[in-house]
Amino acid sequence: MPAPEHFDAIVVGAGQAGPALAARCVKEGLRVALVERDRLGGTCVNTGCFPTKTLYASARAMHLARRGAEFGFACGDVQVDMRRVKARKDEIVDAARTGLESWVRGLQGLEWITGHARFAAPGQLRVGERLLAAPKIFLDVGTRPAHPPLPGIADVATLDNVSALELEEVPRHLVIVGGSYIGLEFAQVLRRFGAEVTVVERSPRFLPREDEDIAAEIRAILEAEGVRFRLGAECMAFERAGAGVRLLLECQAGEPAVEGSHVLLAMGRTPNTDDLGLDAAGIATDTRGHVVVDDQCRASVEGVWALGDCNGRGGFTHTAWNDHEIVVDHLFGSRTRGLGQRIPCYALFIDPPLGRVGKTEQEVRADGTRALLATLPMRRVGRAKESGETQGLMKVLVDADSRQILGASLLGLNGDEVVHSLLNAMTAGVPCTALEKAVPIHPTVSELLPTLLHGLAPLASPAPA
Ligand SMILES: Cc1cc2nc3c(=O)[nH]c(=O)nc-3n(C[C@H](O)[C@H](O)[C@H](O)COP(=O)(O)OP(=O)(O)OC[C@H]3O[C@@H](n4cnc5c(N)ncnc54)[C@H](O)[C@@H]3O)c2cc1C
Ligand SMILES: NC(=O)c1ccc[n+]([C@@H]2O[C@H](COP(=O)([O-])OP(=O)(O)OC[C@H]3O[C@@H](n4cnc5c(N)ncnc54)[C@H](O)[C@@H]3O)[C@@H](O)[C@H]2O)c1
Repeated sequence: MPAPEHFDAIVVGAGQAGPALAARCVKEGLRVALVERDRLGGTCVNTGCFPTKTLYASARAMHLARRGAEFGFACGDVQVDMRRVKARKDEIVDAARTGLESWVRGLQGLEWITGHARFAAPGQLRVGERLLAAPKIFLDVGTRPAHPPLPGIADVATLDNVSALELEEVPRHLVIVGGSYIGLEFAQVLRRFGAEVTVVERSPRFLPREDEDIAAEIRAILEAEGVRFRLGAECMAFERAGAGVRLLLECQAGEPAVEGSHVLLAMGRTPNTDDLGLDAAGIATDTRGHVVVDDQCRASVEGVWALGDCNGRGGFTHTAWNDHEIVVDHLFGSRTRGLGQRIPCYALFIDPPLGRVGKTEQEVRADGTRALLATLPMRRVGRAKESGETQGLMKVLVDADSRQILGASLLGLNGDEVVHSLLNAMTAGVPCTALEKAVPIHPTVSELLPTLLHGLAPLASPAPA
């Protein structure tokens, strides 16, 4: 066993929380080791947000070009060139990672160590031949695509969010297992690139976390583009089928198998905690392998924190970033911030996107809160009509007594941006009546938020069938 090398802090994982936290620690005078086994930037930069949103942009541009006649131009048959799509993606991702690398290299007091870290004992991590020790250890190890051990899975070629980003040809028929964020974002993009796409989802209810009206509209948007769904169909096994793949399904209705040229697994995420040697340090995890943390991201052992996706409290880049802010606040700041203060928000980046904040209608109903509800179809929004993008609806819920905004689902043109007006009002704690006094810019989607709020009416009880 080599002698331990002592640092003031060790950060494991250079995803979304790790580098920023390491940078703050060195700014405060700490000597820090930042250990990353793969590429700086983690999932978001390399295999998540950045690359998928560049593909989204290519797919959206093609989609609009195909609608050229509606906008008054002709550009012939629009065909994807996947190599160029991928090259554009690689250029943007590489630039983001290179920028991060040069920033990290320039941080005085930080040593960037490439390798896999694993606990050897409490307060000590082994990285290759080295043994690192520190009184503060921050875990930002993220998640990876789940590859459940289903029969036949090892005998067929499967894609996941990492390998699908390397495609240089469009699959003839892509079968996607899992109809959640990853599945739906890839489904629309690959469909727009020209693939046949079938999504297999075991839940009989499409997007069960979202309200039924929102989920139904998303399904209609994707089906209108030719994405096919097999709901209530659990993928149980895989077989080779010629050059392609056959999935054997457990389902109440429809064919018990589906075949495609390629299969993409979007069946959830597995925390990267199983190869961290957590037992050697006595660090508790939950049944899914997430590190158990308190409101300040502290793990069950003194001197260890877990941030980002590996603590199971977020699942997004912005929540990982917020975890770092909370930890920084507790180490060097006012010690007033906590996970419990976070207002849930996210976007589902299909086109048009869904911007979500706070509670859904189904959650408000389950709480029994006396609430007001308003909805507005995007076809009544001037800017959406002018843009020829009238799919979707906006929906907001407000507390009937305090008029505080409880939540919103904005599915439609710029819904991922417009939702921030409501997030900001919720964060500031102002009632929705404050927004009604604003004079928004014309013509924008946001200018319809006061109109939406004017339509608030008591939430019908029970929910209409
Ligand atoms: C396809 C896809 C699209 C997404 N799109 C969005 C989006 O649009 N918006 C959004 O908010 N979120 C999105 N996400 C989620 C987002 O990418 C994650 O929430 C975010 O990256 C989490 O950051 P993190 O720091 O927790 O972990 P990660 O970014 O996963 O970083 C963890 C790092 O730890 C390293 N590591 C792991 N174990 C060890 C070890 N033992 N030793 C050394 N290093 C280790 C890994 O190599 C990795 O670099 C997407 C995810 C996917 C998969
Ligand atoms: N827009 C965004 O912010 C964004 C985009 C992509 C990914 N992400 C991140 O990635 C995570 C989502 O990853 P995901 O979509 O892989 O996971 P998920 O857990 O959200 O969904 C997995 C889906 O697969 C289905 N499934 C699982 N096993 C199945 C089987 N055998 N047969 C049929 N269906 C099956 C589940 O019912 C579920 O709907 C999010 O929690 C988020 O952290 C975020």
